Amino acid sequence: MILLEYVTHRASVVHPATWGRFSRHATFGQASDIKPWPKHARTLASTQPDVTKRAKAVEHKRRQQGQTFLDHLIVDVRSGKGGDGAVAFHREKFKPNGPPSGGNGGQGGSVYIVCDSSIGSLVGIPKQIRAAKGSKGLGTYRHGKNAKDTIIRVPVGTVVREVTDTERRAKTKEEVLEDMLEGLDDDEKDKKLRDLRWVHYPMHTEENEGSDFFKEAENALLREERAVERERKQERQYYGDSSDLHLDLTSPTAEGSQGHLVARGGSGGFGNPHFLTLTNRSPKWATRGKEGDWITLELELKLLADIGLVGFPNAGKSTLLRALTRSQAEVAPYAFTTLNPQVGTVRVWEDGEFDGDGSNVIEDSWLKREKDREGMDAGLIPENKLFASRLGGELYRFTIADNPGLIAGASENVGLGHSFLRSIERSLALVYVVDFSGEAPWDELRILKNELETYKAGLSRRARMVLANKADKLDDSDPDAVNEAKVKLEKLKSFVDSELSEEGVSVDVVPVSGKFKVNLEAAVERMGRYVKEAREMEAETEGE
Ligand SMILES: Nc1nc2c(ncn2[C@@H]2O[C@H](COP(=O)(O)OP(=O)(O)OP(=O)(O)O)[C@@H](O)[C@H]2O)c(=O)[nH]1
Ligand SMILES: [Mg+2]
Repeated sequence: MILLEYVTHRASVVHPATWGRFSRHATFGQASDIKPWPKHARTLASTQPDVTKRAKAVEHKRRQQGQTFLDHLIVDVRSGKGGDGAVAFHREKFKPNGPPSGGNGGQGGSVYIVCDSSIGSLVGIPKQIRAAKGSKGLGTYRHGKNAKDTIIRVPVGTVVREVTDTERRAKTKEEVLEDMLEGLDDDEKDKKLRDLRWVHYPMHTEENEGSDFFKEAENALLREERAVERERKQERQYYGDSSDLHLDLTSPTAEGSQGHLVARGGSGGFGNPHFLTLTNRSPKWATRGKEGDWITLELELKLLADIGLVGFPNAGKSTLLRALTRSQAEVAPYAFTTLNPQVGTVRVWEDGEFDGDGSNVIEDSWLKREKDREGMDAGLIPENKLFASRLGGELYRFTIADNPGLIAGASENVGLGHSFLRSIERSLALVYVVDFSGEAPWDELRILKNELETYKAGLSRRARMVLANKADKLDDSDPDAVNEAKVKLEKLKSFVDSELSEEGVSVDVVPVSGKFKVNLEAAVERMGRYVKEAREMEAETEGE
C-alpha cells in the first residue's frame, strides 16, 4: 500500500522501493517525505466485517425509497393523565363518622423537548409518546404522587412544529370523546360523561347522583371546565395560529434547564375533602384526574452542521465521520448504507490533533511523531517537547454532517433525493468525498456539482475541498501504478481547478484514507479554516 502524503500543494506518491534512499535525509514538505505503511493498518485490512445481515436490513430500508428517511418525523404526544382523587373517611376508635380524608390525585407527567448535542439523528424517537399517569390519592389525606416527566431528546438543528391539519394530526381529545359517545342515547351519554369525571364511594353511585349536593358539585365543575375552555379559545383567537408551537432548536438546551414544555400533564382529581361544605359534612365522591395535553408534533431535522460531506454512495463518508469524530455512523461496502444524516463534532486540540473514534491510534499522530523525531534529530525540536501528548487545551471545534450518498438525479428526488439535500443546504461549507481508487473520480465530481446546482443554484459554491479517499488502495508493488496514481492526482487537481474552483474561491484536493486515518490532520486543518471563514461571512451577512 502507498502512503499519500499531502504537503501544502504537492502530493507525493513514492514507491517504497525508493524509501531507503530518501528517508534518512528527508526533510518535511518534500516529495521524498515517505513512510512505510503502519503495521496495524495491514491487520485492519485483513479483517472482513460480517455484513450479510446488515446488507439485508439496508436493502429493506432502501426499498421503502427513503420514506423512513429520518429527517422528518410526526410524533403523537400525550402528557400524562392526572391521578384520581380518593373518597375516604377518617376512622378512629369510638368515632364512627369521621371527616372525609381522601387525598388528591397526583399530577400527570409533562412532556418536554430537550436539544442534545450528543444526538445525531431522529432515529429512536418513538412515534407515540405517552407520559406517565399521576398516581391515585389514598386514604388519610395521602395525595397521589406526581408522575415523572417525559423528555424527548432531539439533535441540534431540529425544527419542531405543531401539526394542526386534520389529515396528519392525531385525533384530539374532543374527537376521541365524540367517537366514544357515538350511538348512545342522551341518558347513556350523561352517564358516560359522569363516569369520566367522578369517583364514588363504593355502592353509593346511585345515592350520590340523586343528591342535591352532588348536583351542585357537578354544576360547579362544569362551570369551571367551561371557563377554562373559554379562556383557551380567547387565547387562540388573540394569538391566532401563531400560538401553535414552533421551535427552531439551533443550540443545545442549557444544562440544568428542563427544556421546552410541549404538553402539560393533567392535574390530579380532588379527594372528597374538597367537597366538604357547611351543610354537607360527608361528601362521598371525588373527581378523576384530568386528561393531559394531546398534541401532534412534526420534527424536522434540518442539520445545522458546519461541514457537510457530499459524495456518491460507498465513497467513504461515514468512515471519515467515524475517523474524525466520535460518531458511530454505520459503514458497509454497500451503496446507501447511510439512510439518515448523522452529525459528529470534531474537536481540535492545540497540538493539532483531533478526537477520533476512540481507537487510540491516530495515523496522523504517528506521522507527526515520526516528523518530530526527525525534527529532533535535526536539532529543530527540543527533546522534552516530544511525546508530550496533548499540550494545551482545545483549540476549536466544528460539526460535520455525514449524508446519504448522492446519485445522479437526486435533485429530482431519485434515490433518497430531496430529503437530505435539505440538510446539505444547512451546512456552512461542503466537502466532496470521492473514491480516488475509482476509474474516473472527476466524473463523480461533475455529477455531484450538477446535482447540487440543480437542487439550488449557488449551492455548489459552498464546496471548498475534495477528499480523494481510499488513497491507500493503490498498488504499491508496481512502479507503473505509482506513476499512474501521480498522474491521476494531477488530473483530478486540474479538473478541480478548472471546473470547481471559482474566482476567489479555490477548491483544495486532499488525498486521504478514512479507513486507515491517513492525512486526516491536513484535512481537518483545512476544514477548520473553511468553517471559520464561513462563520465570519455569515456573521457579516446577518449584520447587513
Ligand atoms: N480501502 C479503503 N476503504 C475504505 C475507505 N473509506 C471507506 N472505505 C470502505 O468503503 C466502504 C463504504 O464506506 P462507507 O463509509 O460506508 O461509505 P459511505 O460514503 O458512507 O456510503 P453510503 O452511506 O452508502 O453513501 C466500506 O466498506 C469502507 O470500509 C478508505 O479510505 N480506504
Ligand atoms: Mg454512509
